[in-house]
Amino acid sequence: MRIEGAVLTKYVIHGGKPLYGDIEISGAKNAAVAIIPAALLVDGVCRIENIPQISDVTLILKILQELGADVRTVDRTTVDIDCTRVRNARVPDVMARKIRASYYFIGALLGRFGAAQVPPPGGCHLGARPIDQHIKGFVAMGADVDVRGGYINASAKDGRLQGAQVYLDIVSVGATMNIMLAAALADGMTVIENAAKEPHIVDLANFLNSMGADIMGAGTDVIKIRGVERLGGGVYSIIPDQIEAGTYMAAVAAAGGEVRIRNVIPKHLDCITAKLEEMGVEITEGDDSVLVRRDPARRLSRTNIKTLPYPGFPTDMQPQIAVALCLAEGTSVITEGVWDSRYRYVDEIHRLGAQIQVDGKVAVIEGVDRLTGAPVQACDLRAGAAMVIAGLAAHGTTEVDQIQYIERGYEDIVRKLSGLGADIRVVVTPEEEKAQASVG
Ligand SMILES: CC(=O)N[C@H]1[C@@H](OP(=O)(O)OP(=O)(O)OC[C@H]2O[C@@H](n3ccc(=O)[nH]c3=O)[C@H](O)[C@@H]2O)O[C@H](CO)[C@@H](O)[C@@H]1O
Ligand SMILES: C=C(OP(=O)(O)O)C(=O)O
Repeated sequence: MRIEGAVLTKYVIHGGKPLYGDIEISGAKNAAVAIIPAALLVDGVCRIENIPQISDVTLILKILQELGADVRTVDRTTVDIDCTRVRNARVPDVMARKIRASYYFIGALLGRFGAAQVPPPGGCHLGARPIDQHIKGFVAMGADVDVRGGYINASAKDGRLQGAQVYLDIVSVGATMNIMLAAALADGMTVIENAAKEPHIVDLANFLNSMGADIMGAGTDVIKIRGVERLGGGVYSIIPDQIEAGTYMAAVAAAGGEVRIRNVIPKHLDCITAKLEEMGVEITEGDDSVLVRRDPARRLSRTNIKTLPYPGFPTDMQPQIAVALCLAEGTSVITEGVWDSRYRYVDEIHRLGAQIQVDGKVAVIEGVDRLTGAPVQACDLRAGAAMVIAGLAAHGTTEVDQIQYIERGYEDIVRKLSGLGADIRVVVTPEEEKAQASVG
């Protein structure tokens, strides 16, 4: 939502009410932010459907336009992208720094032009976020890569990358997808070993294959990409967002109620479903929906969770499930297996009366009977979603500040939750009021 002459400030939630109804899941953020830059590799028009309306996607589309792409909105969730006339391989600094996924422009531009200049990416602060494995892949394919003047400069020695064998030292989503992008038009076969297997990796491979690429094995830990001479245009629909769906499942677990979550691929949710069932949440799978039930009169059961690469429990669901566990009976232990520092939200959740002790990558949660509303901040995207869930479950009023983080990855979260009977609204502070407050 954008309001002329005003600033979006916070969500105000009057919580403690169970959620009932149906909710529709949008396209996957982490697939969309790779598939949109992948359009650079395509000679012709790509029609991309099921695009989520979130700020990371708006930014990725803006970067593409800055590079010279023709981007036309077909309807709310569909765009036509034509990159045929793009000649520029330098991504603007201020835009790229705001998001993680700007790193996909390195692979896509290298694949298209044999050269790329991209600032180091931004994204959520989760501890160190190096991109050495991406660079290792590009170098194996014959690129020179250096960092000068705040830019990552990459160029293929003879103007075109060569297929190569790349063993990833660590399972990395971004490196797997970036190397796939670089390899789609390379000369010869690239093999990625120890590849990540997330649903968005398969989605990117499916997108590229539907445009004429030759990629096998996506979704396993060995991906083979035989470079082709050209990719042509086509139509592709992005998969539903596994993490958005999981977030609403966790919201029902925490607040109670009965919600049908539509437009999902239930298989992608197995890792989340299994844990919620251990906690006493009832989940019934349909073809493209899940029905989530939690009796508000019964407490959740405790469990232990370790986040891992797919098909393990997703790190991007860790803060949201932690909030549900704050209300479970007994002691739960969470081990963060992907990021060094993904517990920055814990200080905020303490304000609502949660009891969590963090030691390095381990959080020990003593379940409490109830949370009580308080003012909190979203310190990153999923931490922000966790604060919303906490506000829905807590008795009283919770104000969630810094909601721009949440809007990076959740389309219309206020409207979607209101549709389930939640009392949540956006409070807007007009510019004049802000100015007066600061003078006072
Ligand atoms: C835009 C996007 O899709 N973001 C997701 C992506 O981030 P991102 O692609 O940044 O995450 P990675 O899978 O690459 O990172 C996994 C681990 O590998 C390490 N690593 C990664 C790359 C590298 O070159 N060197 C290295 O050491 C990281 O520090 C981290 O500990 O996957 C993460 C793990 O599922 C998710 O939390 C993010 O939501
Ligand atoms: C960490 C996330 O995103 P990003 O990598 O874009 O910061 C996320 O989606 O939870």
